[in-house]
Amino acid sequence: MLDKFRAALVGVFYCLRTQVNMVIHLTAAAAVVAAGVYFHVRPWEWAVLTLTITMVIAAEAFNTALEVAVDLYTSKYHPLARIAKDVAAGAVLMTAIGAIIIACIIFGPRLGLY
Ligand SMILES: Nc1ncnc2c1ncn2[C@@H]1O[C@H](COP(=O)(O)OP(=O)(O)OP(=O)(O)O)[C@@H](O)[C@H]1O
Repeated sequence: MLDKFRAALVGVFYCLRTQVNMVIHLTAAAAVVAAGVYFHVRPWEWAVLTLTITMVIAAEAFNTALEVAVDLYTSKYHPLARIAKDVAAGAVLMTAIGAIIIACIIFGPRLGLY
């Protein structure tokens, strides 16, 4: 059990070491948490923000896993490898767009945006 937990942590640190995007997502998440504290967001808003942050980070981790698996399969150009990686990257993009929309909904009025 402890071994599985350790292996999962190794995976997390692999993402942090190798993926610039993961560092960007975590920096954005830290900024959102700081804004949440500053604006005293409500408990249900914390729940939405937590889910959103987790979703983006998990999508980036799955994207990394897929990239590694594709690279294991082939280092040569292959149209299906391109599609697999592009779709995984697209999934991260969709979660990031969703996160921006949620940030606008929660922080927009507090920033006087609408
Ligand atoms: N074996 C391959 N065959 C065809 N196209 C590929 C292959 N490997 C990568 N690509 C193309 O290059 C792009 C970048 O792939 P790469 O493995 O460098 O990911 P990355 O730049 O680390 O992506 P991310 O920023 O999402 O981590 C892919 O989205 C894909 O379009």
